[in-house]
Amino acid sequence: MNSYPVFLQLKDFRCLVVGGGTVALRKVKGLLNAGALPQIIAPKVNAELLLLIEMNNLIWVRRKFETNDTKGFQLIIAATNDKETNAAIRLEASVAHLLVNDVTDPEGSNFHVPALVSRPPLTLAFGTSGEVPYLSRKLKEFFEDTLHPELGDGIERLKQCRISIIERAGNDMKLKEQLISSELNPLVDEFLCRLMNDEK
Ligand SMILES: C[C@@]1(CC(=O)O)C2=NC(=C\c3[nH]c(c(CCC(=O)O)c3CC(=O)O)Cc3[nH]c(c(CC(=O)O)c3CCC(=O)O)/C=C3\N/C(=C\2)[C@@H](CCC(=O)O)[C@]3(C)CC(=O)O)/[C@H]1CCC(=O)O
Ligand SMILES: NC(=O)c1ccc[n+]([C@@H]2O[C@H](COP(=O)([O-])OP(=O)(O)OC[C@H]3O[C@@H](n4cnc5c(N)ncnc54)[C@H](O)[C@@H]3O)[C@@H](O)[C@H]2O)c1
Repeated sequence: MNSYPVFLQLKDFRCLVVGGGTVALRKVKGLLNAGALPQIIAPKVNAELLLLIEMNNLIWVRRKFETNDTKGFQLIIAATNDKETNAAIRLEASVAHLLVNDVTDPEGSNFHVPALVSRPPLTLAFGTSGEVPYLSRKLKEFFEDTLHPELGDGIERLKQCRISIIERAGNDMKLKEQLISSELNPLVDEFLCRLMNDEK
């Protein structure tokens, strides 16, 4: 089924990651990067995740998942290496209509995590509807290598131009369209010319 891609703003969102291995680590990193403070439930976590937990003062509940652990959370990631546990987490979360990602069951999840290329504030996200995650990763690596490393810096000029157009045009949509075409569009063209990293 087609998905509905969104960029979630997760500040103050209550997020839970169950599991403490490589995959859980990747998801915790992503959540932290988006401003969330995920709680972790796992009997063991790997060394890099432990470091992240300590550095960010995250809550780590050091035991296996138990019934009702998803209560009070809004977004759940089931990232254990035990499919049955992941399925139990998914079921509990689904009954409560929570956002849930089971890293071992794309079809049972109601969201998938894409592979990202970040040139703040610009983000490229790759997903294959859970069908070939390896391709998502390779696309990320390709664009990470291809896109100019400081591409995002040029966006500030575009943003200022947009603000100025909105201020001057007010509710005059015709004027807004004219200003976009005469002022914003040339800057966007310039931005697009700078897209590739030609310095290699
Ligand atoms: C993009 C990325 C983001 C991230 O995880 O942050 C991500 N997987 C990544 C890599 C990756 N994952 C796997 C491999 C090994 C090769 C292979 O098996 O194909 C590699 C490649 C590698 O690591 O090199 C195995 C795998 N993945 C899933 C299953 C379960 C299944 O398919 O049943 C299995 C089999 C597990 C098993 O064998 O037991 C499921 C999911 N993986 C997703 C995301 C979601 C769909 C994304 C999409 O639509 O494309 C989804 C549905 C759920 C989710 O996790 O959100 C991340 C790139 C990280 C980066 O940025 O570098
Ligand atoms: N979605 C993806 O991107 C992706 C990618 C690769 C692998 N996988 C799959 O994801 C799963 C996790 O992979 P990993 O490399 O992180 O595994 P891992 O073996 O490194 O870590 C598993 C973690 O789950 C914890 N755990 C086990 N049972 C638990 C329970 N009942 N309650 C709470 N925590 C529990 C363990 O303590 C450990 O911390 C595997 O099944 C793997 O095949 C998914």
